[in-house]
Amino acid sequence: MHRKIGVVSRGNSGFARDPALLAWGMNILTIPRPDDWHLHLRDGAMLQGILPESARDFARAIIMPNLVPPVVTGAQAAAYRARILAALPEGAAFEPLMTLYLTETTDPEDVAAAAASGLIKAVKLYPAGATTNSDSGVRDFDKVRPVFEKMAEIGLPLCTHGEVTTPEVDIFDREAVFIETVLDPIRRATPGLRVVMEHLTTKDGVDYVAAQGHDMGATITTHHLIINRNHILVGGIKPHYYCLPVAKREHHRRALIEAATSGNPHFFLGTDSAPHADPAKENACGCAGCFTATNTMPLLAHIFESEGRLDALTAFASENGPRFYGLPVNSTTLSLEKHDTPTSWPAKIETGAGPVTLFDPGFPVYWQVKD
Ligand SMILES: NC(=O)N[C@@H](CC(=O)O)C(=O)O
Ligand SMILES: [Zn+2]
Ligand SMILES: [Zn+2]
Repeated sequence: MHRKIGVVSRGNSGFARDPALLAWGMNILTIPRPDDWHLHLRDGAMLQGILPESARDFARAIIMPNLVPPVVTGAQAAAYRARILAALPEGAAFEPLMTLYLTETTDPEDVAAAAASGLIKAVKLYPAGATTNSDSGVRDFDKVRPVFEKMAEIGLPLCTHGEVTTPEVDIFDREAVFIETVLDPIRRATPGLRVVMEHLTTKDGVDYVAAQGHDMGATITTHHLIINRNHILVGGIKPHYYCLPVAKREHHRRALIEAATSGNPHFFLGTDSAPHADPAKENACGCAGCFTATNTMPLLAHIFESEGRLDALTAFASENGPRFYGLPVNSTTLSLEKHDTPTSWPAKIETGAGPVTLFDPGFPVYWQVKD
């Protein structure tokens, strides 16, 4: 029997700070419906297969533009948005927030027009070669300066895949080096540019972002709160734990946990749920990306509860993101219920583009999204 004891209503995330309620065995948590501020939906049969996994729990998501070919122009973003809406399950209320993929030939006026019409909510910077489908990304940052200046003028956020691609830089150092040699110089050269450091993986990143003003934010993924680099490499290589930026040492994971559960408005949820069909991951040259759309909310409830910070889940998953993007917090809610037995999910989501293995946290999770 599950007793319904505590319900958080919109704008009130404080109830669980009362330790008495947790001690009582509170097992239902209701939060404003969360949003995903970094999501890969792909296209075609993959889109069709995985979109319901995000639309089930999330109200909105920032949609990554790294398709093949990438979503570069406003017209392409409008067409992609229409394909997403057409693939939504009947009755689903899910709003894709579109982005443009920044190239060295991006036209600042096209960006401004797409933003003014409300079509796009951000521009995405991929350093060329940094990650999946980033070949059309930026090599020479001076070439995109006019776009950055236009974005600063109109208040349009820049989302960054924050890793340098310099071959000499160790893959575990690429985020920290990006902050020092790319991100900070861009921000200094373009006052007022709003920037989101996507999928933070290091304490260096957490410390940098926390020290900035409100023109700087950062997303943190579900999987980076759970795995460190040992999970990928110890006891056999685990391709489904391989993503970029690659998970780092345990003390970096701890810094991410502290940031996510702090309530600090700089930090918000971006799952970076990035499906690849299994043959592309279980491969001698496997793709980067973890697929977490299906089980993110129960996993987060588990982590926040383990930290004694269930109360901070609202800020992280439902409030800080909209605040950064200047959007309202969702008026609908999502309830999570803690059960006595572990929740089970399918090991794989079957799609027309092949099976996609769901992220396995490696421990039992008792939280479940209530229908
Ligand atoms: N995160 C990943 O490992 N992969 C993402 C790209 C990205 O977000 O860098 C993907 O598109 O597969
Ligand atoms: Zn990325
Ligand atoms: Zn991503």
